[in-house]
Amino acid sequence: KLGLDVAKEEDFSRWYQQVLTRSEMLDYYDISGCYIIRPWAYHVWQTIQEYFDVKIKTMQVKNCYFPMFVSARALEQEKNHIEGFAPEVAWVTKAGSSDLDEPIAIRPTSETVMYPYFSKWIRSHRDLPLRLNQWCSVVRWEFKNPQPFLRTREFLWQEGHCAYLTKDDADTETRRILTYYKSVYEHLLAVPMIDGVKSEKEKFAGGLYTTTVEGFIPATGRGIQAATSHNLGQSFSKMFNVVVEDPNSPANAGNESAKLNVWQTSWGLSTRTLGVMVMVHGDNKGLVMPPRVSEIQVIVIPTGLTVKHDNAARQVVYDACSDLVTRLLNAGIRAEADLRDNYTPGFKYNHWELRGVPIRLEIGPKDLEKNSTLSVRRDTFAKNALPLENIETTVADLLEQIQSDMFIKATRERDAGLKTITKWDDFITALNNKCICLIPWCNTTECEDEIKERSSRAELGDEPQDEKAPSMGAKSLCIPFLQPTNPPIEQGVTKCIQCDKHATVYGLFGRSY
Ligand SMILES: O=C(C[C@H]1NCCC[C@H]1O)Cn1cnc2c(c1=O)CCCC2
Ligand SMILES: [Mg+2]
Repeated sequence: KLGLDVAKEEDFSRWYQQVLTRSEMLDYYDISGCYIIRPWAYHVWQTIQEYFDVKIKTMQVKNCYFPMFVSARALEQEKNHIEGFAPEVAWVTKAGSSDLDEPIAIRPTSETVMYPYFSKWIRSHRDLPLRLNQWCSVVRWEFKNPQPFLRTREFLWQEGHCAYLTKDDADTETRRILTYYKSVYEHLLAVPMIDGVKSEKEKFAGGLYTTTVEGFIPATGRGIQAATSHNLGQSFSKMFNVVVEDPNSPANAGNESAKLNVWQTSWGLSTRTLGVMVMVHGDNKGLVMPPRVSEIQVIVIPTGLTVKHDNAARQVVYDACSDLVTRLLNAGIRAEADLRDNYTPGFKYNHWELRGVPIRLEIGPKDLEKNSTLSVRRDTFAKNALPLENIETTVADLLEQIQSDMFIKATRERDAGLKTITKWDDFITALNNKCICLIPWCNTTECEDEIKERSSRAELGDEPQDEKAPSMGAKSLCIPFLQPTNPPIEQGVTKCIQCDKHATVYGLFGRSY
């Protein structure tokens, strides 16, 4: 099919599915919740991998690979890590026609795979810090309705796992990783993020605290957890017996010195990144690719050729297209020419707009007479005749301009959906107007539960409802590091929006994925 036959604002989930399949980013698979990541999307993932790998290498993180299979014993080693998640774990129970003696789990995450070996390898404080990462896939047999890239039964990710001597080291590196996650989204994908700490209810149950970058999908008004970096504290090192002698404790009687459970972090970013990018930037012509991650940044298309032009004239134009591509490639710009002779220019324009290629350059006989090319930006459709002289610099600058304009536009749309609210009724209204909200909050779990309950549609009685408003209640997304100051929380004075106890923080709340 050529373009889309549904508008983003008309039926978002059908729009999303069509954009992904018709742009050839993804295809559906015959097992529910599983999808094929096609080259056009895979290039984005590889770009993210390369970028993030360089960042973590500045922290001396080493890449490695652990088996995907987890023994039942290892998996159940950490009770509360698993209890909430047990239904999501996929098990291998047979090989061929014979049953396995013991069922084997497929990793849903690798804490319980890795930490027995942390215990084996980390014997002395001199073995610290240990910083490992693996790029792999994990399986979680989710039962909520699957959503390509956002909620899939297998997904690609990286999971980092580190061990340190002190809490301070773990704190510092937990936050440093989060800055890298924020820059994957803001610098590469042109998507703004709010960074903060998860509530006690929403944090990773096994850990001390979870820091997070939270995105926003304006089309649905829902928040989305975009990546998390946890300070696990010492809970896993106690469970898996990862112990060193404390180098700072005075050796007491004999040469015994105090034992110290190491401080650990873990951090993850997945192919959910791709879904967020499509949802935020896509429009009714299809994908809009941020230039930094697009496999093709510039598509050159011959145009203006009619039956009046003989083969020689056509060849001149085709050669000019190829020459232009060569010049751009030599300048490090990912360019291609679409010289297919069985499609009209108009067909080609739609083809590449659907795929979100940032710049189209049209070249025809008239352009050549003026030694120029007509550029069309994918994000704004602005057209500009560009002199072929210095075209490399002009196009490079235009790509940068598009990258930055996309980020500015996405930030403006996110800010339009982000409300600072102090009254309960305004909170409900904002949620139903597809916004997420910063609200003064007492930061207690029971209040958080109340907020979710009271903001779910069932609870809203006869309030005028957008019939498509999701019935789900508002969850706490994070407690932003950057706290609103207008109005500021006055400790001991400002009231929690829900329970009238004293508010201690502004919480970011919203319906979410
Ligand atoms: O995966 C994490 C924590 C951590 N894992 C490593 C990367 C960072 C961070 O996500 C939390 N978690 C989520 N989901 C599941 C589990 C789980 O531990 C375990 C069982 C199946 C489902
Ligand atoms: Mg989950």
